[in-house]
Amino acid sequence: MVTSKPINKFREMEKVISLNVDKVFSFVNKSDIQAGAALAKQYNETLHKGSGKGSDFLGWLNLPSSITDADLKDIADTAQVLRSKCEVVVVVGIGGSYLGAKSVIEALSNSFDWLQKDRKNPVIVYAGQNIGEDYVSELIAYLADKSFGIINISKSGTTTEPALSFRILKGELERKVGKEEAKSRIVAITDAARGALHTLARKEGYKMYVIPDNVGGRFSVLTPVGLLPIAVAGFDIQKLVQGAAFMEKNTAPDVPFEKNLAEQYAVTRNELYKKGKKIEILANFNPKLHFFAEWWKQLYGESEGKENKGIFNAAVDFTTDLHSMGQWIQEGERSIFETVLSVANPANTVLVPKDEEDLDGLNFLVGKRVDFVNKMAELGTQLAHVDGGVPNIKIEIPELSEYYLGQLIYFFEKACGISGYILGVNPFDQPGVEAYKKNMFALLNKPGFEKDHEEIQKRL
Ligand SMILES: O=P(O)(O)OC[C@H]1O[C@H](O)[C@H](O)[C@@H](O)[C@@H]1O
Repeated sequence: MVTSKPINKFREMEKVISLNVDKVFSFVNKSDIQAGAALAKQYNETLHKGSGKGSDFLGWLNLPSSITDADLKDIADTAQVLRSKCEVVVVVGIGGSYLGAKSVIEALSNSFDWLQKDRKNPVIVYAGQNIGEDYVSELIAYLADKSFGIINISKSGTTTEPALSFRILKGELERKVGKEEAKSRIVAITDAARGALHTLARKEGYKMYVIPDNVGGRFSVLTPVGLLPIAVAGFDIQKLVQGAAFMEKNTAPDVPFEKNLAEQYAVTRNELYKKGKKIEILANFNPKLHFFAEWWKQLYGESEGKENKGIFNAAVDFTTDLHSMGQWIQEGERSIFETVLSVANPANTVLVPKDEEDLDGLNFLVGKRVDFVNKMAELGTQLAHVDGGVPNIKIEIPELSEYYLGQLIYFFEKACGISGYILGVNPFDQPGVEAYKKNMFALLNKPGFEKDHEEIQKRL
């Protein structure tokens, strides 16, 4: 028999995400991790004192505890305006200006969200995260008979991809509903004082939210950058912030290393890196976490990949990718370690049904939950990969809810700051991403790049 019913809700505030590093000890000495503990503590303190590299970008550290009820209410009110007017809301942004929102929305949404009829919440779609002409053309076609609005997000306000998409979508919206109505369906989230988006939003009179100067894009999910789209999608941003605030408190420097998950994760991955494990693969066994891994990849990749150093961040969806990358992970070059994101309790129950003929041979599972099979796949994979020379870190989330995602977000952010300092880099800048932009502007002959244009032409 197949059933699908919500499981008993436990009192979520009593639970906490967990970290288990037992399966790295055949690859790194416990004593090395213990030795690293003091360093992690020191760098955690450095973060809080603001005495390390990139210290003008530490606004994210106290975001959860400093967001006020009034801030949250203002965001919820704006979300309500968009929810009441729009069947579809387009979130325009790239990198840190869309990944946080998308990661949370995908983790909490029905897997077939966009196919649901009688919707309570607008459909959220994304733009400005690529320059695909077909993508934007097909988006315009999709929006043609929908009432839609736009949240335009750019910290710098000058990023080409979202600016281009916004210009096109703004035109479509104005043509459809008129300039005045369009203004009430567009929200801008950008820098406090600079940037083209700021100027445009002021001139047009869009509702505007400011991304604090001291919060970098990839650390901005707990500002309106993430919170507004998440609220528009119908999720509880107060719980998300509460979860993050819990983790803010529980990863503070005064929390001993033995209980401080951020310090433990930061040390463990750096010890593995020193042992030649140059690639960290974030593996989930729940497809809803695919975009959480995308957010994580930017967080760690942009924070640590510099000065010719840094772990390469990769991600896989299991068991899907066990049937593609599983071979490489099991037997390829031994330069990897795996961090598994495991969800303890799915929201629904489906039991394996009985089949009289049993031609597929699955009757031995009758009455078992599908999640039981998934958990055995997870355990079997963990053991196989450790046997194959892949150290394993496990992070368990009690369930996919706003509260635990809030915990997880802050945990990864805090660990990232500490980890970057252990590695010896400034985790809060991203000088390398300018190189492609400079070439693109030179190739496009953007005003101000005339000389570069001439130079780059010679190389073609
Ligand atoms: O929010 P924006 O200023 O538009 O930036 C969007 C993204 O693009 C930049 O190139 C940076 O590498 C990212 O850190 C940033 O999140």
